[in-house]
Amino acid sequence: MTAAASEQFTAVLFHSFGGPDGPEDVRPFLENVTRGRGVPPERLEEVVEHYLHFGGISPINRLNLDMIAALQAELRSRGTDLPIYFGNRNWTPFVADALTALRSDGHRRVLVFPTSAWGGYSGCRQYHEDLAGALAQVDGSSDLLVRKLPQFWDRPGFVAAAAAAVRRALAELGEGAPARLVFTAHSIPLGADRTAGPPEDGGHLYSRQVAGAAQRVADELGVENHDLVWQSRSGPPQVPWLEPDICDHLDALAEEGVGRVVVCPIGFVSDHLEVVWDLDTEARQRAEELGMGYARADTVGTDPAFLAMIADLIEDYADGGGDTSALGCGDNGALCRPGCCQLPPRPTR
Ligand SMILES: CC1=C(CCC(=O)O)c2cc3nc(cc4[nH]c(cc5[nH]c(cc1n2)c(C)c5CCC(=O)O)c(CCC(=O)O)c4C)C(CCC(=O)O)=C3C
Ligand SMILES: [Fe+2]
Repeated sequence: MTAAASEQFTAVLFHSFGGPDGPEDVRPFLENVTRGRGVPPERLEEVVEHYLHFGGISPINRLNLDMIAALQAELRSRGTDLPIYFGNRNWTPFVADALTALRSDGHRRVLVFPTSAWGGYSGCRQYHEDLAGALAQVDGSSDLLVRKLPQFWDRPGFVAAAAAAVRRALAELGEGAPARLVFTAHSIPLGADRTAGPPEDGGHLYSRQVAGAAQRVADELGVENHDLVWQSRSGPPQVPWLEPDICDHLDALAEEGVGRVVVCPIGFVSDHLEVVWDLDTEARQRAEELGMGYARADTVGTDPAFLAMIADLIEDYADGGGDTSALGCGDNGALCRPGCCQLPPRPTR
């Protein structure tokens, strides 16, 4: 084996959030997500109801499997035929099981594609922590090199796929008054946004990246004005989170006389539960009550431009090259930078 060949990564781990596959999974899944996170029981009960509304099945697992199949085909067509394994943070298949499987298949160097484009504790560091925790559970894992790929919020393929989705949503609204373009992403506590990113960069990495991605999509579309709002707020009521919320924002737009909106969930890569509940159910209903035209842009999902972006990223790092100092990149769960994306202290009541 040449030195170069020994540097090759031979497998990909598709690393996602996870979601329940049936009603009996809902509570244990939510316990995994919220363990130690101080989410009040009232909020959890609401979220249980959202899942049960869809039979206890989140679309996220099926959508991830669709993305994996399409990505595998894209890699194969390029002759970069790394097998893709699937592992989640909060539900089966778990990362530890994926690592066990790929190791027993003979892989020792693995590239990790996270389904989060962002920095911050929830969007980045928790994925690193999950990899570290999973490695600790896998027998013989000391011979594994598990390299997480960087945050991809600013990659042209991601931006192009989101822009194409907004174009389709505008077409769906049809002729008429101009529509306001509204981007949404998962809200996080203000404290977590303040500590997002390397400490020396002054924090707020998450909200800065989301704003940057929204700006890039709007620029690509030639749209002069757009709004950025937040969704799916959790946590205790006395803790401040990023605002405004999408539904409050629709109220404010109606006051302004805006008659039509296109909502682009730039914060998520697939139409999972927080998209189909918070946007397609709650926000859509609010828009209807306000007499407002409403179209929700697709998430990037299996858009060919997005899949090509993922494949490019994998090819950039597959031979051991690629920028390993890029934010989000780290080996075996190591943080991008010392003190990066620190978990802010939990509020005391
Ligand atoms: C930044 C961010 C992303 C984007 C980056 C990424 O994609 O990773 C994201 C994605 C997702 N969030 C998801 C689901 C949930 N998030 C929750 C709770 C929380 N999310 C947070 C942040 C984020 N979340 C935070 C700060 C909390 C509070 C608790 C804590 O501090 O950790 C809860 C608990 C109940 C609740 O309180 O809502 C659930 C069920 C699903 C899967 C949905 C499905 O099943 O289809 C996905 C993709
Ligand atoms: Fe980070």
